[in-house]
Amino acid sequence: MNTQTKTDLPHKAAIEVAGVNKWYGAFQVLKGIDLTVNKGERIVICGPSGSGKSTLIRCMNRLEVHQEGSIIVNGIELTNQLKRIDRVRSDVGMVFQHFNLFPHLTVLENCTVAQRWVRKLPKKQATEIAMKYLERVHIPEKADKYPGQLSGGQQQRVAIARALCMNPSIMLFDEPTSALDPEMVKEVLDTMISLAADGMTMVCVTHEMNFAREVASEVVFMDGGQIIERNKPDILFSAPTHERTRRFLGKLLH
Ligand SMILES: Nc1ncnc2c1ncn2[C@@H]1O[C@H](COP(=O)(O)OP(=O)(O)OP(=O)(O)O)[C@@H](O)[C@H]1O
Repeated sequence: MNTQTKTDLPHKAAIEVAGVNKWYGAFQVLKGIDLTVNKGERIVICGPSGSGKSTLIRCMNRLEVHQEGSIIVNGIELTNQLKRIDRVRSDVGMVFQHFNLFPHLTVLENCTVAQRWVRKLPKKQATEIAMKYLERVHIPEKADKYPGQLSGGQQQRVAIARALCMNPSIMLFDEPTSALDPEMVKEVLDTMISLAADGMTMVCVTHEMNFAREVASEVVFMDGGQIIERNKPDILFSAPTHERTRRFLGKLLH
């Protein structure tokens, strides 16, 4: 039985979220979310603490499970019946606020472990790919170090390299700079900017509004589990439609 629901049309959309509701117990965290992310788009999600941004992005690779509505990633619907969630996950790289590197593995091993176990690549090939992406994030010389020997910014760049090693077509970023000291934020944002320049489809939860201005094709504002508005950054920042967006951006931009 084919347990993967495919859309009939060739999908221009990388991610299609439609009518998604989610509850934590009695608390409804996502309320009727509709969000389409087309291939090559870079969506920045912003909004107040607790508005459901992380939950939404985590639903996009099924780290969290939605209860109603549908989420389709590259034509595959995320459901309980989906047997090969690892296939979806390897196509959707995720970078977290707190890096989530394996502390007992070297940088190189962090970048090869999933390639070997999920992609089943031989060690030599996995190592070549890992070194290519460590060069891409400008830290090949750290390959034999352990995460604890690196700065926060370097660890986050390893996390990005590790995700890229799986050859994802989509990258999800959940507040990738908010655990970093200010002087390290730029090196991580520069890496993300260079990925965007290469045409990577990206969904980023971040409060870095300069990044949003420079990189986002569209900015989504969430509040109270809902998408309040979505627009191109210059329009959303200069002329938000909703009072709630105005209030939030007013605090953030001034
Ligand atoms: N596992 C969980 N169980 C119960 N409630 C949760 C859980 N995870 C998140 N929540 C609640 O859901 C709401 C939304 O959380 P979420 O982390 O998605 O918000 P956010 O917009 O990303 O916030 P922040 O910017 O502070 O990270 C919050 O009220 C949070 O306390």
